[in-house]
Amino acid sequence: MSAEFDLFVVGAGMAGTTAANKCAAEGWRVGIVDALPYGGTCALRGCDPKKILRRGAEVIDAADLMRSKGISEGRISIDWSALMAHKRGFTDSVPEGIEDELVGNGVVSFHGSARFTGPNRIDVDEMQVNAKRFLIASGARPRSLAFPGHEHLIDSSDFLNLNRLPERIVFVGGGFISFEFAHIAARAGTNCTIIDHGDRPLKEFDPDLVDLLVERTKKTGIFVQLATTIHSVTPTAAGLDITLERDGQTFVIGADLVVHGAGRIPNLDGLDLNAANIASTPRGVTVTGHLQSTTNPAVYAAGDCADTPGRPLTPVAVFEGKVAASNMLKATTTTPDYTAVPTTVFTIPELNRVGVLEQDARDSGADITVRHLDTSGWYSNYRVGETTAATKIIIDMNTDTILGAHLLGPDYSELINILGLAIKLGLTTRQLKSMTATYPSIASDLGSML
Ligand SMILES: Cc1cc2nc3c(=O)[nH]c(=O)nc-3n(C[C@H](O)[C@H](O)[C@H](O)COP(=O)(O)OP(=O)(O)OC[C@H]3O[C@@H](n4cnc5c(N)ncnc54)[C@H](O)[C@@H]3O)c2cc1C
Ligand SMILES: NC(=O)c1ccc[n+]([C@@H]2O[C@H](COP(=O)([O-])OP(=O)(O)OC[C@H]3O[C@@H](n4cnc5c(N)ncnc54)[C@H](O)[C@@H]3O)[C@@H](O)[C@H]2O)c1
Repeated sequence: MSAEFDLFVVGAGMAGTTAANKCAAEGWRVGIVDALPYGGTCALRGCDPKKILRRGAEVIDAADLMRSKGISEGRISIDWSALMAHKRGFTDSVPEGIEDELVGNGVVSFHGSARFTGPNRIDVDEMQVNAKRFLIASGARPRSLAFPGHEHLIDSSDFLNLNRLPERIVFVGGGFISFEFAHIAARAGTNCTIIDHGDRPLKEFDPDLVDLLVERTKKTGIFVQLATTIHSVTPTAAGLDITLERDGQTFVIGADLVVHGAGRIPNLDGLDLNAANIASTPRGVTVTGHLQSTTNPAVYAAGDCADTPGRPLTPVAVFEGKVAASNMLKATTTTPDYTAVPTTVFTIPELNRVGVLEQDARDSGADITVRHLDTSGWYSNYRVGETTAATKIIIDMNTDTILGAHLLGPDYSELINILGLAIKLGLTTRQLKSMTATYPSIASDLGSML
């Protein structure tokens, strides 16, 4: 069997579906394939299910913070299987909804694994597909780990599908996934340990705020072990033994589950890029600024699998998918605008960043002032009983514009979006302070943060 398309998309996640729908709307004959149910990582195995499970943890934490402030001592608890059912109430209908929308827009949908067999040809299992253009939007997968026993680890997708939480979980890696998941599992009563081989966790974030978050994480009952090497994971009668080394000392801790949070890499396995002369590196498909393969002009790439300046985040996958589609449709060479993409670690409280780190601004020689504030005693945090909150905003002294903003506190992920917009539009702090916010709200704190 064979099929012909103007565009064939590999991956029905955020980047792929955005591009497929856009090109189909312009009358192109578009095909799309996914080896897994339609929807991709964000909707099925990432952002969305994660934040539904986090809601349970938020409720527990909110009640804990209000003990002796009007909320009674009796403990409430998470019913994990009911919380999972709440998650599935959202995720179960995603694949059909996404596929129906694509098909409704005229996109031809396929299920199976795609593999290039020539510069303009891809095979989906037994089906041969010829197309004028291809978009690779195949996402990312957990990085392979080398220590003996790594095969006993579960990954983030497995965690988000656990029917029950065990007593003890070890998270390998001190990044987004481990911190977010440990903050959820700890509120559900699990004993959590995060292990990172580096001196610092969450390296992309402001170190002063990360230190505060680590303290808050420990107070929540989560162990954070840094500068610690994992030697092996060994099954035992009681679960798993993790052999660790720190400061030259070897020791063993036990766990019921070990979760991979040690980084993700572009998922290009099995695509046989060589067959289509598509250059790639471990950072992803090698593309020009306008997302076209540097070696095969018929091919574009977007999202987590593409080697671009964008971080592996959902909003980046979406706008890269849009720009790639637009460039293919109009034969233009527009470059995506990566300015001021905000990012949040959904711990409780949450850690946010947009723009530059303080150290990078100092190293660049920019004339800056840094507004670094402990906001834990402010009304909005007092109200909810949160005792860990801080902000750091880096301002260019010459232009009065914001270069970077770093926020740790309840609901500050809403505020980081306003600061991102301010950076993108080049608003001065004076202009930002002129905003009238509803009161009392998190946004009404912004003027004082500046
Ligand atoms: C646990 C977790 C939580 C996250 N939370 C957030 C968050 O809160 N906010 C945020 O911004 N980002 C978050 N992310 C990152 C975000 O999910 C990704 O950046 C985003 O989903 C990438 O979209 P994509 O379209 O590039 O790839 P994906 O959504 O991963 O889609 C790629 C698709 O391609 C398919 N595929 C791959 N190879 C083939 C092949 N050969 N043949 C057929 N199909 C193939 C895959 O099955 C997959 O469905 C999270 C990630 C994880 C893992
Ligand atoms: N809220 C969000 O936006 C969100 C949430 C989850 C994931 N994500 C995306 O997914 C990507 C992957 O997340 P992640 O948490 O897996 O990776 P990460 O890159 O955030 O962190 C990985 C950590 O693991 C450590 N590490 C690597 N190998 C190790 C080893 N052998 N032993 C101990 N520590 C080790 C690294 O030092 C690093 O600190 C992120 O970069 C992010 O883009 C985003």
